[in-house]
Amino acid sequence: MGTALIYDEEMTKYKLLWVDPACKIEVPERLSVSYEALVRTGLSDRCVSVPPREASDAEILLVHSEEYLEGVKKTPHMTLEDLKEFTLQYGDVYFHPNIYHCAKLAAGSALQLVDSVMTGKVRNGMALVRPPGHHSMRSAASGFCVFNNVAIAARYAKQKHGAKRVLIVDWDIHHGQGVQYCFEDDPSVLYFSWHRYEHQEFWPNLRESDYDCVGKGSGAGYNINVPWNEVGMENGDYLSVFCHVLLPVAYEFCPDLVLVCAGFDSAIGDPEGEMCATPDIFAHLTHLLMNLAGGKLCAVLEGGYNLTSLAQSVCQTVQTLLGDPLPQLANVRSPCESALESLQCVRSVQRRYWSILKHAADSPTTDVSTKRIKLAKAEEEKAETAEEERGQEEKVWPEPAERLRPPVCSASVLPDDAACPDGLKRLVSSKDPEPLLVSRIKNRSTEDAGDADGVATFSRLYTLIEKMRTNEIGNGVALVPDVAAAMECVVQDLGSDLVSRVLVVCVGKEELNCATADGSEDKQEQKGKYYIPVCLKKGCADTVGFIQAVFGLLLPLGYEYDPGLVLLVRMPGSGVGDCMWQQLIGLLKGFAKGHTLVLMQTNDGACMDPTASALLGHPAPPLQELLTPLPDDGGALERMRERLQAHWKMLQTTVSSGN
Ligand SMILES: NCCCNCCCCCC(=O)CS
Ligand SMILES: [Zn+2]
Repeated sequence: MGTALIYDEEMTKYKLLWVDPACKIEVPERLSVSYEALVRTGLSDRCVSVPPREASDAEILLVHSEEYLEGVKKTPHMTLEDLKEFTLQYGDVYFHPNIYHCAKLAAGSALQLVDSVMTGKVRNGMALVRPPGHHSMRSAASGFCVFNNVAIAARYAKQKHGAKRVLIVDWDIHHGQGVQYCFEDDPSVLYFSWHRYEHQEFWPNLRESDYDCVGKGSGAGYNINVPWNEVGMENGDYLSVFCHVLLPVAYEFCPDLVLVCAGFDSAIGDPEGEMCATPDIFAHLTHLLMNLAGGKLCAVLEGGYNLTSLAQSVCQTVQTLLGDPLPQLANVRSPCESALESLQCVRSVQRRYWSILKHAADSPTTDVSTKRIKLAKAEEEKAETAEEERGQEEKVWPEPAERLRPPVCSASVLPDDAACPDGLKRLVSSKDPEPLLVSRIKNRSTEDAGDADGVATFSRLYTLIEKMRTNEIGNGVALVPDVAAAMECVVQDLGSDLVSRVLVVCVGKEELNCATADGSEDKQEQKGKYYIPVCLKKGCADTVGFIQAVFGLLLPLGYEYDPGLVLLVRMPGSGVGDCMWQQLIGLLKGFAKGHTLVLMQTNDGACMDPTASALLGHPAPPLQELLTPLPDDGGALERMRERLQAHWKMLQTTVSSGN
């Protein structure tokens, strides 16, 4: 299934008609440069073009009041003076004779997107719209927003398509207070937002944007605010919050639909956000949400005011929705102290609502005085930067790297009598393997692998890894007689001279000796750093433990390790279900530009089809809803994370005890 793209140049046909410094950044070019970038890169041609439509009164009234709608309806016929007058009743927003028309198209675009995804016409999609929506409230426009596009879409998805649980992820740099107010007492809509906050010093300066506002009544726990109390947040900060807060909760929530308030003022270069995350981060944020809700994801444009980073970020998002390989995120740095403080605060207040977080630490003891010192320091720094501001040079960042689809998406190495799943390209030994390789395989592996077809299998494995390195092949699966032997061979002979770092994910019970590439037994602490045995209660059927292990350990660590190849090994008798297995393959695509090699035992061929489906990029089926929190031993995982965070900074979820 494809990716929908909704855009109409009509939504560029309104602009600010008077002087207002707060609003001058919201220009029509935001939309046109984004769409033109999608055209220039050929991405728009690969999407299913879906036309926008005007939202009806009834649809707008799902969120807004009649008196508000009646007021906005009058704006097309207003004089300039009346428009100014009408605007004065709201904050940081402007009206124009054509903005009502565009606001109906913006909301209608979000609804078209929901229809396309919920009816299965497409898998996912993006709507390029203006005016944005997430600040507008029941009876008020705000922050360039007139109708709350995404809030209307969430209500619509429930009413028209029977969605029971809708997740809204708001990665715009502003707090979508309009969305929060709309759903704060509604447990069927989980709203997650991070936002520049600076201890309430940043717009919209609301007390209720802080981390302790978790929703009300039956909605308690279904509102998650992550305040950024400093500017300059980077990729590592964003990924930490996704891995340690949003994703575990999202998987526990198990939504039927994911809506994204896709604002890109959280990208580097944006005058509003003043953050430092690069446009390619949105490729990963999108990817990390794509295995929820069976892949049903609707991204709706909100903010984004640096025309360069906006266009790049839009392209990164759409390219991921299309299923292209993820870009390598080089040198992901550990989260900064301020981000860790926010992370710890959010996890500590949310833990009482989400069993996945129940082992989270208490809030940090930054007493008020510390915060006051911090604010005082921030004030004087701000004064300093004020004068240097005039000389403030433009932010620069590298153009995102090309993300080339390999000629072959998925390949297989199989015994001659095994059937090759649809869509996979079977690798056969083209020529005799190099004698050097044969000798290494012979003296390395067990006797059965040393015989003729063992050598053939290993030489095909070598070919497969070689073709992944050159990006001729994206990923692959091999059925081998002995996975343990094959794993050692790949890591020590094949992997090492083809890629510099191999992330080995071994699923199923097995005590592995973690000899390094050079064959030497690791020293004890090195072993501790690079060998992370995670034991799940009830084996691999333990969904809570699986989610905690994947999001609390594997993903953060993988982003920090930045491997050139991922080796996913399914030990015989692992007992891991197809669902989890497909989720794992889907999530691991985020590393090594999607170069994943799956090793399975020949007699484990039953799960070849789910494996092939995940390797080909089909969305993984949702994990079953976590109804009864299992007596999971999350404590063990938390203790392991605490031990490992000394080596792996991305595992941190609390401020360093030192400060
Ligand atoms: N009143 C002091 C000026 C502060 N600037 C306000 C700008 C609103 C931004 C809204 C936005 O970006 C939507 S995503
Ligand atoms: Zn914004």
